[in-house]
Amino acid sequence: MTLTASEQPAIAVEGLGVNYGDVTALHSVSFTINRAQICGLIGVNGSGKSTLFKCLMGLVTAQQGTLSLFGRTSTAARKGKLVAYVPQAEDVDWDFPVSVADVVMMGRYAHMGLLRHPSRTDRAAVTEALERVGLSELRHRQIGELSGGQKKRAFVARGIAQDAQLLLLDEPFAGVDKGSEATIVELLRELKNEGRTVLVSTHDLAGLPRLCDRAILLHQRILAEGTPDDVLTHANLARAFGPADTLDSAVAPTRAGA
Ligand SMILES: Nc1ncnc2c1ncn2[C@@H]1O[C@H](COP(=O)(O)OP(=O)(O)OP(=O)(O)O)[C@@H](O)[C@H]1O
Repeated sequence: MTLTASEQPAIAVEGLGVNYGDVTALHSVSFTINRAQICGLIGVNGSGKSTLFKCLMGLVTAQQGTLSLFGRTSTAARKGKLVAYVPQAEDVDWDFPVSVADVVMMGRYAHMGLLRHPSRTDRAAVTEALERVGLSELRHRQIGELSGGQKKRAFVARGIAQDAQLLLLDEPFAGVDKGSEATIVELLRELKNEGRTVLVSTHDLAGLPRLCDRAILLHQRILAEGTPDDVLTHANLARAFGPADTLDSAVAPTRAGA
């Protein structure tokens, strides 16, 4: 059966394999994420989460397998403004001399002509996105002068301004205080309710059921996927993270039954 464009899943990955020289980062990874879902991506450091995001963005080329975003290649999805990426903080040059509003305006570039002259619509989209993440008052600050949580919110605002249908967020809660975390969680829920799809990597296992409809547990290959309750079992987490007694502080007991 052939799916129409509007029926295509937000993400479809089949048999994805990535090696960096001798290091296998991803092996035979297959999954599908339907539209209007929030999916959490979890795994130990080095399990391949960032590599997966970079593949989805077309920044790293997989040696094996296929992927599509809304039935298109990642390049076509990027050109079509369908996908926005919030990278890990370490992957950003915070000394770059741009203001918070400039960073958010970058989300509008794909909507502009060659000269990149912002229209009234572009400026309105930036103002609205800054309001939604609570950064209106800091719009003229140099991006590097924001706190960790504020920087994350600025990048989420860039994705909102872009009007992307799919947001890929690599550890948006790392180094973020509870207030900023709550703001981001609330925002992601709103985006989902608008029909957008979110793939978010996180080390906050206890917060996963509150945030996500689905979860994927990665360790080069997929160890488990399903609802957060299906995935966050002691047996699965022990396979991914180590012995069960190291997990009790990370996962609420009610979530770690099996
Ligand atoms: N550019 C690179 N060159 C060589 N090896 C790399 C490169 N990028 C990542 N790796 C290796 O690939 C594996 C997966 O790394 P990746 O950054 O995707 O993991 P991760 O799950 O995002 O980790 P973290 O939770 O620490 O961010 C690791 O073994 C890492 O050392």
